[in-house]
This record gives sequence, structure tokens and C-alpha cells, in this order.
Amino acid sequence: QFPRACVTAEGLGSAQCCPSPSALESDPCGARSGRGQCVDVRADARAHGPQYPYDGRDDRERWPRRFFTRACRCSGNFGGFDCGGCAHGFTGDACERRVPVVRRNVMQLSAEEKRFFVNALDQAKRTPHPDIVIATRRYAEILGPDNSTTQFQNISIYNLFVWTHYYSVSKTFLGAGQDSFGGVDFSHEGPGFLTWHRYHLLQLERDMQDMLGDPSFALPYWDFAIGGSECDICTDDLMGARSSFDISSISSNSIFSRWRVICESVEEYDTLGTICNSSESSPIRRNPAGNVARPMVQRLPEPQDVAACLELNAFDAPPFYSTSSDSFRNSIEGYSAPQGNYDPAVRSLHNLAHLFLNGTGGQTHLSPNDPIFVLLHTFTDAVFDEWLRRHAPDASVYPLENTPIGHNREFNMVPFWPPVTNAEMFVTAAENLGYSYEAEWPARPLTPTQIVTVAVVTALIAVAIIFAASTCVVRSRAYRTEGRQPLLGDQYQRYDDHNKTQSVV
Ligand SMILES: O=C1C=c2cc(C(=O)O)[nH]c2=CC1=O
Ligand SMILES: [Cu+2]
Repeated sequence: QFPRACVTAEGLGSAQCCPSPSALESDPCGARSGRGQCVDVRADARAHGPQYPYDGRDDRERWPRRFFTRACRCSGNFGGFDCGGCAHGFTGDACERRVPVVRRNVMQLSAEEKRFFVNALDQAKRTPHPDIVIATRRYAEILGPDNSTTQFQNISIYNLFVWTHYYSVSKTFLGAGQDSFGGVDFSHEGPGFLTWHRYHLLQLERDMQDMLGDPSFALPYWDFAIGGSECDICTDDLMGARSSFDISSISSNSIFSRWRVICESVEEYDTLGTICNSSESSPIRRNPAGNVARPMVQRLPEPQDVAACLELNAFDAPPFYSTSSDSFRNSIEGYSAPQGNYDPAVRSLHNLAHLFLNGTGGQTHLSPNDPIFVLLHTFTDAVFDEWLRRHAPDASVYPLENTPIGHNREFNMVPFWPPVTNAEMFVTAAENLGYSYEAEWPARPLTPTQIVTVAVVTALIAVAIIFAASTCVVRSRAYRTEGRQPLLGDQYQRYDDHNKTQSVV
């Protein structure tokens, strides 16, 4: 995905993408107005993990230098591919104003707010992106048969969101007649899972703010850690109820029943080496809790699963992959248990929520076609942000190298433009990215030390109460005064204040 202004034959030939902001005449990156500079793109060249065994076979290696080696780097609060806009969380002509973007629980929105959000998503599905176009061929074929008509297409704002996820998970084409290589994933099964999806959401949120002309527009989230087998957001006033005529379709009362998916022709992409384009095909398939062949994906994650994964101290752990244990990232992604142990049979938290949808939303190359994906991932990002707040990791906690290709700290996340690294997203959202969550978290489970402390204190209090009570009983027996007939067999200590003597009565 690149700006339309850059993907001319000359632009690709120069490998430079430094457009002038639309409001400024021939002023690349707004340099003369101090908004930014056209600079060389630095690309991570550090070692990556053994999962991807090739070199020079995939356009996504050292992203984005296969396509462009120079880009705008914006100063201060300026942002965008030409520095004509503002960084996330800022607005105004000089990007001088902070704008509060608060992501709320979708179930707590008013009926009006729910209607607004559903309509905004549908408008994004239908509105062509004003600036960005998508490649429909690999770089080797990007100039087309006549060697001058570059192979890019317009795409809607929401379908761009779907396309970027598909492009990040697509296989490496190895040539006609050869199987494409599927052991590569630039946005899952590694430390970059959380940072990649964070930027993925930020880009959609920003595109929708621009589309709506409202810089404070915020994506809501779906707290999917509610257990049970009910999809509480699968109602016609939200993401669409189940059709009464087909358990795997969306009710015709929901606008989402009229959506059509993109990126479905994987067979073609893998055998011909083409890339998903913006043509739409079939309806969204969704059958929550309906996968009877896999009972474990018929229930949603539990609140305590979120509490447990937030307690994991390590952000990630070698081999920084879907097989890692004691990794917060692998637990929230859902390849290891919420308590941290890796088990190939486990699917928890984010992965379980995807698989629970049992349809379009559970197929990695298609999943964002189901708009529930947005709400599922804003919640996943909210848990990520809560972990960052609680553990306050240093930037060096994010692995520098030897992670699966695309997941190193300084790797520019594929296929975003302008280039943005995993490191730039490994920060708390409110202080650095201009948005926050309105969320409550399950009570933190007590640590073993806290459990022992509570037990000792409780025991001490109990002893003190028993001691006080027994002393009280003794005292009350000794000093019980007139006004009460002694019971047969009662023995009292009488203390004669006057003569200072004590006797038994
Ligand atoms: O869209 C996705 C679908 C997924 C399925 C799994 C799984 O664990 O089998 N994980 C997924 C992640 C996705 O993003
Ligand atoms: Cu995903």
C-alpha cells in the first residue's frame, strides 16, 4: 500500500516517495514550512529466526526498500506520508491541539452511538481511500506487460484495512509450478503481533476520523473475555445477529449482511503469484460457537484468563514464536495458556475469540472482512496497553533480533506506509499515541507472597479476637453486677473495692 502520488513509473523508478502536502506547491514533505524532510529509509537488517529460510525471494524482506528507499520523516506533531497531516492525537493547522480519543466498551454505547458506529463502518466500506492504492502484483511485475502501467488499484478505506492484514500473512511465491511458502507471517506468531495490530487499528481509526471530519472519533472494543457461548455483540443493532434462515449467515436486518469479502482467491495468489485486489466476492460467513468438531472453540475466554496473562512478567520469550512459554505476547495472542505454559492444543484469548466466530473471522487471510475483527483487536490492544502500564517495560524489553522475519524491534511493519517500526508502537497509548481506553480490569490475583501475608495477618487477627473474647468472658463473669439473678452453679470473683479484698461467691 502506497500513496497514489508515488506509484507512477517515474516514482517507482526513482524509489523516492516524498510527495508535497496537497496544500503546498512543490514542497516535498513540507520541508520549506518545517513540516518534515525527505530522508533515506532505514530498514532492519539484523538476523531473523529460522522460520523463513530464503533470502531475496519476498518483496517484504527489509520492508519497504524493495519499492522505495526514500520517504518523508515528519517533525514535531506533523504526520502523514507527506507530513501534510498531524501525528496521532494532534489536530489543528499547526497540529498544536491535542484531541482526546477514548475507546469505549461497545456494549456501553447508547443506541445512538451504536447506530453511528455501525453506519461509520459501512461508510468506510464504501468510501474509496483518498490517497492510498494497493499493489495487485509483486514488484517483479509491477510495471505491467507494457512496462509502464503500474499495477495498483484504488480500494475503499475498510477494504484497505482487510488488504493490509492479508498482505502481511500471505505466502511467499516461489515461482510458477512451485508451492508457495506458508511458514511466514509478518503480523502473527511473534513479538510484532501486538505492535502490528496496534498500528493496523490506528491507521483505520485515523482514516475514519478523516472520512468523518471528526479527529476525536474512536473505535470501540468488544470485551470478549466473558465466557459462555453467547456472542453478545452479534445483534442487529451492532455487528449483526444470526440469520434465521442460515446459521452461518448474518441476519438481513444488519447492514453487514450486504458486505462482500475481498482476498478470497488464495488458490490463484499462491499458484500465479498475483496479489489480492479490491474486487469483492461472497458474503461474510459467521456461526459463533458453532464449530461442533472443536468443542474448545465453542466457548469464549474467561475474565480470569485476562487477569492471568496480565500477571506474566516477560513480554516475550525465546524462540519469540507461537511456541514460546511464559510470554505475555504468546498468551494474549492465544497460542499458549493464559498462565503462560505452551501447549500445541491450546487456543486461548485472541485466537480463541477468532475461532469462536467459526467463519470468515477465523481464517487469517480473510478475518478482517468480518467487522467484529475491529472490536476483537481493540480489546486485545487494550489488554496490551494495560500490560504496558502495569509492567512499564524499557524499550529494550522488545527483542532486537532473532525473531521471526518482520518481528524484530526496528523492522518496518509490513505493509504500512510511511514506514513505522515495531518499536514505535511499544509505548503506552495515552502518553504517546493520543488514545486511551475506558476499561475496568478483573481484580489482580494475589501473588504467593500476598497469599501468605494475608493468611498470617488473618490468623493473628483471629487469635487476637479469641484472646479478647476469652478475657472479656472471664471479666464479665467476675464483674457482672446486681440486677441479674446468678444462675445455679455460677461462680463469681467478687472484688471489694473498699477493702481491696477478693472473695469467691
Ligand atoms: O484471523 C485470524 C485467525 C486465526 C486463527 C488462529 C488459530 O489460532 O488457529 N489464529 C488466528 C489469528 C487471526 O488473526
Ligand atoms: Cu490478525
